[in-house]
Amino acid sequence: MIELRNVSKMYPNGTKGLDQINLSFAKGEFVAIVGLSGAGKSTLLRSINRLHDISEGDILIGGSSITQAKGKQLRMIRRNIGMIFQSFNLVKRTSVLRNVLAGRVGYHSTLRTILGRFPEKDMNLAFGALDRVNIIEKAYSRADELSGGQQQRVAIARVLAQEAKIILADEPVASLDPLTTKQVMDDLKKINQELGITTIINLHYVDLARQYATRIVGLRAGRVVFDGPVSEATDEVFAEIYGRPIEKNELLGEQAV
Ligand SMILES: Nc1ncnc2c1ncn2[C@@H]1O[C@H](COP(=O)(O)OP(=O)(O)OP(=O)(O)O)[C@@H](O)[C@H]1O
Repeated sequence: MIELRNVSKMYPNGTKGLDQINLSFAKGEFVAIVGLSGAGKSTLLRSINRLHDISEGDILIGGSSITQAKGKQLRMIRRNIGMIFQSFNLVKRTSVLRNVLAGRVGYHSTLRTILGRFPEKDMNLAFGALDRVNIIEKAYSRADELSGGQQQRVAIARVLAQEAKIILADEPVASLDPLTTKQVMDDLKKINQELGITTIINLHYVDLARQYATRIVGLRAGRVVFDGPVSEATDEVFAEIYGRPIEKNELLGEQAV
């Protein structure tokens, strides 16, 4: 469903973010991308939905090239891809419900969105999404009144309301404490299993990657240096990906609760 063919990304200052990446992700997979800071994890995720343009190669989503797509076709492809960020990216001063409804904007004219008129179907989707992540009672709270974990659940609900087929999550738990981290990861896993949403997630913690993902892709200096099932991602493999043994701060289990 997602295919990267010989993808390279050179930043304008000459830094190579990605170097000849070939990867494919099947529908319903839950894949963790791991690697040192600067290895290219964010660049990879942002290239998949074309927040970054790539310099070489092609990226296909459901058989259509997002690299070549323009205008309406690009919007149609992007509609299927939900993004989750470390910093939640909510509109803080507005309600949780409005934030979730923002997931529907790709389906409507700009005017309708500005006027804030959403059809009943959208309202149902938004409430259904909030229910699925267990924060329906917060629908009318202001987004910035919620805890970090709750805000990340709003971001997940927004992706659900969007009816995304793919979730790209860039360090989604990096700002959260260990307990909340587990709750958010459980939500992502549940959605993946119940709805079959293909999930690709950048993770700092090695033990989380092992616990939640079914497949691990290791990046180093913009290249894929490991791609395999979790069962093969041993400590030795991680040491190879990182170029050194795993450190305590890379294990969530080692962090004080
Ligand atoms: N806008 C940019 N301009 C120039 N170089 C960049 C830019 N963004 C990223 N890079 C460089 O590209 C490489 C890959 O960065 P990227 O952010 O994708 O890594 P990462 O694995 O996500 O790291 P982190 O975990 O720190 O976010 C790094 O060398 C980084 O310095």
